[in-house]
Amino acid sequence: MAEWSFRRDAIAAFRFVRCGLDPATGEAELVYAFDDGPELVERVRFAGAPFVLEGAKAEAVQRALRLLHLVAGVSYYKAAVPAEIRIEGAPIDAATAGLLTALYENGLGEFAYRNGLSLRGRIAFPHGDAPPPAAPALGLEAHALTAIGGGKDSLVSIEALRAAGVAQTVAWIGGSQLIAACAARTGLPTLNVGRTLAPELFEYNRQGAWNGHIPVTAVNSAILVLAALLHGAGQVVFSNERSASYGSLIPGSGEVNHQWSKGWDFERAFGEHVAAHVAADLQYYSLLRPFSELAVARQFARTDRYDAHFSSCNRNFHILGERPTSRWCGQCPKCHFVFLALANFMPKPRLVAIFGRNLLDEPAQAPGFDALIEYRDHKPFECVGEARESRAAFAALAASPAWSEDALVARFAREIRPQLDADGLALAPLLDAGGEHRVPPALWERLRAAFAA
Ligand SMILES: CC(=O)N[C@H]1[C@@H](OP(=O)(O)OP(=O)(O)OC[C@H]2O[C@@H](n3ccc(=O)[nH]c3=O)[C@H](O)[C@@H]2O)O[C@H](CO)[C@@H](O)[C@@H]1O[C@H](C)C(=O)N[C@@H](C)C(=O)N[C@@H](CCC(=O)O)C(=O)O
Ligand SMILES: Nc1ncnc2c1ncn2[C@@H]1O[C@H](COP(=O)(O)OP(=O)(O)OP(=O)(O)O)[C@@H](O)[C@H]1O
Repeated sequence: MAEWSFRRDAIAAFRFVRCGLDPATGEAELVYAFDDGPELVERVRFAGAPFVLEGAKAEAVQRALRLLHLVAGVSYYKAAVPAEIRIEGAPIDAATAGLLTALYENGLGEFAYRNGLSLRGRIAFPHGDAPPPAAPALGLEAHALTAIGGGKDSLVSIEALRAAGVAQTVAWIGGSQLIAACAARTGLPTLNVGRTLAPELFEYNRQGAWNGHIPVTAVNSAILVLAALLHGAGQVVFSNERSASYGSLIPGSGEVNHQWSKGWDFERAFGEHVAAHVAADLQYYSLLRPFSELAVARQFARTDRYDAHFSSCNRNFHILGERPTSRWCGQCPKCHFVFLALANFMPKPRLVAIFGRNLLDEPAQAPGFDALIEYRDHKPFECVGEARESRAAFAALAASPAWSEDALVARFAREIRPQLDADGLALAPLLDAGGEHRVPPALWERLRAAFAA
């Protein structure tokens, strides 16, 4: 047989081959392939093995594993985006196929835009006619598995849950030392899940695979749903704020959301699916959904417990390549936005000590901050607040004696503010809680009080 080689445009089908979990070791394997090419095996390692899986719990674990297999396939599917998707083994149902189509189409929105591809209407998950199984309640514990990402958002959630008396374990995926240090700093029980992508993906990338952003929060969510079942925890808590539901407005292309799987549409669809078809008493929600990025920044600033440990700069989280020597690169959109947001709520010396520099007094950084306020550029493809939040943050700093003379704040006041509608620059309304969310009602009341000024 001739040796198979990856030729992106010659590939006809992406195959979901099989998935399995060994309860003795806690290792799951997720297997994919293109056409009759080699198997691509992603491995996810759940600490705490051996797991005793029997009866309804064993069935729920199988359903969660299958969901993870289908969700995590997005990393590999994107390499060739072939016309056909094949699911081997038992067919999936129409509801699951609908969830996956929405995830792949929207979660690969930035990928498609940057590569000049049109994926809408092209992605079809085949499904059978049988209705999806209704999930039973498993008697899971009132215990939260709280995702921790090393940045300010999850630390705000962790402290809010602690204050509300919710028992929790902080959980993260991957080998980041920075996240491990933040997790240790919480003083709470921790759970680290190992994840290794199929090595062939990197080889395919070298051979010209399509590449770009994937909805990684969806993958992390599916992993933690499975982890919660294995450990008997009844809640999986993320820290995706209201602002994550809004994308970048691209002239001619409409809205493209880098963080689609952090948005409300994904949270609602995925959370409802898990409760209906995986385990009826497993709650998946984002604690910060009712809050803006600015409201979260204000809450974060209320404690300095994590100042020497946290970072929101994504350059810390590459799988390949060099790690930065400093926790904050000081040049990327996340560094820009977090500095701008926190400047409104922290004493200046504290913020400058965290970053090691004052980004708002560096004239060369003007284009980066301009993109945040959608001035001469679109909002960056990154996890940053809405442009109106950044504009209001700048306007408030322009009125602050501590910041008003810094180069970029003075430039905003002089050149940009006169072109903006003054009514849209108020900070206070952006700090209000509101909008749809899935936070359990009793917790929501306590949370709203804690976030109030
Ligand atoms: C750390 C980072 O930002 N990575 C993005 C970057 O990837 P890069 O090639 O520079 O390096 P690696 O992260 O090491 O990835 C190597 C290759 O592996 C592919 N890959 C990685 C993880 C995965 O789950 N699946 C994969 O297929 C990746 O495509 C590389 O080829 O640029 C990539 C292309 O734009 C991004 O896809 C990488 O983003 C990671 C998936 C990632 O974990 N990023 C988070 C820090 C992130 O962006 N979080 C979002 C949440 C967005 C969401 O919708 O969930 C956020 O903070 O806004
Ligand atoms: N490696 C990871 N493992 C588990 N969850 C993660 C991981 N990385 C990010 N998350 C979770 O994904 C969500 C979005 O991540 P995001 O980077 O926005 O949050 P963060 O790191 O807490 O804060 P910041 O926005 O300041 O970076 C958060 O709930 C975060 O906990």
